[in-house]
Amino acid sequence: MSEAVTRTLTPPPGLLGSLDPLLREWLPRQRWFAGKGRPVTGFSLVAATELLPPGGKLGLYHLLVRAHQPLAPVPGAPEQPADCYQLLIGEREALPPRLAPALIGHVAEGPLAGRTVYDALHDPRPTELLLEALRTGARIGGLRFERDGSQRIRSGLVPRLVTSEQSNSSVVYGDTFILKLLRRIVPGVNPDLELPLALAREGCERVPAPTAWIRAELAGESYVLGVLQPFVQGAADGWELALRELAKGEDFAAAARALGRATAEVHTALARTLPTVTLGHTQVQQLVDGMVERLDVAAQAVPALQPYAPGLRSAFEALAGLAAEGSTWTAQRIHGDLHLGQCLRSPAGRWWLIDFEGEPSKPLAERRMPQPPVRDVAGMLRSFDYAAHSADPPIPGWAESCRAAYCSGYAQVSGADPRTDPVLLRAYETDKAIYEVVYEARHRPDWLPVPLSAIRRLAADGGTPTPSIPAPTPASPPSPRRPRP
Ligand SMILES: Nc1ncnc2c1ncn2[C@@H]1O[C@H](COP(=O)(O)OP(=O)(O)O)[C@@H](O)[C@H]1O
Ligand SMILES: O=P(O)(O)O[C@H]1O[C@H](CO)[C@@H](O[C@H]2O[C@H](CO)[C@@H](O)[C@H](O)[C@H]2O)[C@H](O)[C@H]1O
Repeated sequence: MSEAVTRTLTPPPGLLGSLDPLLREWLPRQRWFAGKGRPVTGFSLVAATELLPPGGKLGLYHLLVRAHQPLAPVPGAPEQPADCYQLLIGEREALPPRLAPALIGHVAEGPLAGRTVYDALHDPRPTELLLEALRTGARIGGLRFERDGSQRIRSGLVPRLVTSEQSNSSVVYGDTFILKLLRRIVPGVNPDLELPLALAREGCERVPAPTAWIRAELAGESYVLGVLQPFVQGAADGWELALRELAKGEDFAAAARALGRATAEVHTALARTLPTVTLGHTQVQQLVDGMVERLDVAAQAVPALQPYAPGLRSAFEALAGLAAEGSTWTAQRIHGDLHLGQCLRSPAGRWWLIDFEGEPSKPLAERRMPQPPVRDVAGMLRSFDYAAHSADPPIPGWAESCRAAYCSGYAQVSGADPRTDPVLLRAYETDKAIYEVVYEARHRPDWLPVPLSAIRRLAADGGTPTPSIPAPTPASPPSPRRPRP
């Protein structure tokens, strides 16, 4: 183990105070900042570790900080703890031009007065240090770098920061590994590590197997801070591929069918290796209550939803009605935020599923609960619809053919065609479209018409759920009560 990785220092007292005014400006501008729209009024330090990159001249601090953002108090509701973020802060006298995009600011006072601070993930030396720590299984202060001993990590791989829009931040090492550093961190078992590890144990080869990971033990709680996994070289994500085919006027049905098969492989492996439960009337009613509550909150936040609320609610009530009549469903661990951008296709045409974090805005306990696998299917169906809306001119029937192909691919592997349970599918598609309306209103208002057009369809569907997906072929006979995967 190299000395550079094992030596640590206690960060200077007053460090966070000196960074405070700069972080208040910089943090809310980051794509991964979860508290958009509310001012940051201060920070508190959860943990700080000073790291020593080889070569000197560079200060480096690993910080876990809570960003305080006052919420309008809700009578009777528990006070929300402030979000905790992982930051890797570098400090230098001045930044070379190549690091200009990483600038956080110039420190006016305190222990770093006169220094320039920046997001050190843009800088090769700090990120080399992280890989070396993972390779050697280092412990640095409260940081634990752990690895799967069966996978080899070569030293000296050249790092580069992934610059695409992300909920977290990732660094690729020599096109061999990718390290995802989680930005908003929460204590507990993180599904982004838990599920890929479980799938690797099960021999499922649709998900890159975690090679190493970073954890912190703080006040008796464990936090996952990052995961290193093999990099799928030359891959394009499903969203890019779908848009490419649309631009050429090409059909995407064969790819969608293969993606349906890949999804079902992951679901069946998860159902084999992790607990499944049967959802009866009470549990389904709770699910439905959650969906209705999310609709109500969303309609408050985005008034454009309000005219459709009764129709959308009917999708949820139909599901509760089936449960009241005695229908049951199997729930299991699922991906939880599946869409085309979470699927990678290698140049050899193989589909991989990534990013098992679930919907980052939901509490960890909720994200880890077994759920009907149709929830992931509904996420993908929404994604084909999103892609189709990006085509100019639109290609009639493109989304419908992808949606049908995806479901039939899924049925080939799992033995259950999601279309044979239209009430469940419509409820989950509706829930997802409502989530998307809120997401787009908050992050990309120009995109709001995309989920809103699905909202109009889903609200009007009434007794004929998901009419836009052709019925399954006789090869996978409809059987509303057949067991789900
Ligand atoms: N194993 C991998 N191989 C190749 N590229 C990957 C891999 N994992 C992630 N990526 C790339 O990094 C991007 C972000 O990864 P993701 O896990 O979705 O992060 P986030 O949770 O921040 O959205 C993906 O869209 C993909 O382009
Ligand atoms: O950042 P994440 O990948 O965790 O997911 C969030 O951002 C996604 C957009 O980047 C958003 O997905 C929505 O837009 C996609 C097209 O950009 C589309 O394929 C998805 O179907 C649609 O839901 C996702 O909802 C959000 O959680």
